[in-house]
Amino acid sequence: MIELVNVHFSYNNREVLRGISLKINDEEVFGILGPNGAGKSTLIMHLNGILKPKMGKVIVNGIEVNKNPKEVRKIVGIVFQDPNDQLFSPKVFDDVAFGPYNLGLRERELEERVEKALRLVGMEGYKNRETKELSFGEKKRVAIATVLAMEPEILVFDEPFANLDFRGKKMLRELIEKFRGEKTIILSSHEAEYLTLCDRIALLDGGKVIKVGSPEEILGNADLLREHNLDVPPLVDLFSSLGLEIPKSIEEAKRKLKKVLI
Ligand SMILES: Nc1ncnc2c1ncn2[C@@H]1O[C@H](COP(=O)(O)OP(=O)(O)OP(=O)(O)O)[C@@H](O)[C@H]1O
Repeated sequence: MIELVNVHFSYNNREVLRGISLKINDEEVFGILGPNGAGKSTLIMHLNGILKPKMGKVIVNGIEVNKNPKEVRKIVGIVFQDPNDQLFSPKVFDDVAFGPYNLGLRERELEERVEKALRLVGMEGYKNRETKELSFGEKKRVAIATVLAMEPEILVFDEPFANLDFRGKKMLRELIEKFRGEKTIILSSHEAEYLTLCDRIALLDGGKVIKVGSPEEILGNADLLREHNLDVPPLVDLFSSLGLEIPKSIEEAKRKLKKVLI
């Protein structure tokens, strides 16, 4: 379980997290929704100690992050918004192998771990490619693989759908479904439509948690979203105006609509 207790954080004396308290349960798919500048990335960087709260604390599986960031980094894997912040080796293989190598894996075991992670993001066959030659979307997939290769219990994705094409978005949705019920998954986005697959969502704005609730309670509240400069996804708008539960995917939406229409 992740617990944030009254977390405050400032950059150069400008407070951007203003008393965040949140509990994220084990195996939950949890969304952090907020407009640009709300503090999503700043909050995420507190989950494994990259940033330290100026006040308050973050606790992961009972460990206070500040007191043992090394241990927490084995539990929490973060995929950054910009893959260029995550990739630093000349070859794809070395980037993906970096984490598991540091965990002590060698030779065949290490190779298998890298191959498995690349397969999960549909990048098998890229292991000998030069990282700098990849497209942005390809880099994003490799960045996801670098984190998957460490097999963390908690997966955190900062704006994961941005800059991915249809195939990339599909891969990511499938990945989330694969790990649903097995790992805790945290997704941040300023686009509500990507968070329909969450169990619960926290709406963040101005460095504060405005509301935590189900997709129906957060995404289905068009006035709340507009008030915080967020788009109301047309599908969500349609389903909530019909009083129906918000579908987690287009496929689910089609099945539900067929039932209503027949
Ligand atoms: N390194 C930094 N130095 C100073 N200010 C920063 C820094 N990083 C972020 N900020 C400021 O902190 C606030 C929160 O930024 P953050 O990146 O956490 O928001 P976000 O919700 O992730 O936004 P976005 O949707 O645009 O990615 C913003 O006002 C931003 O300008």
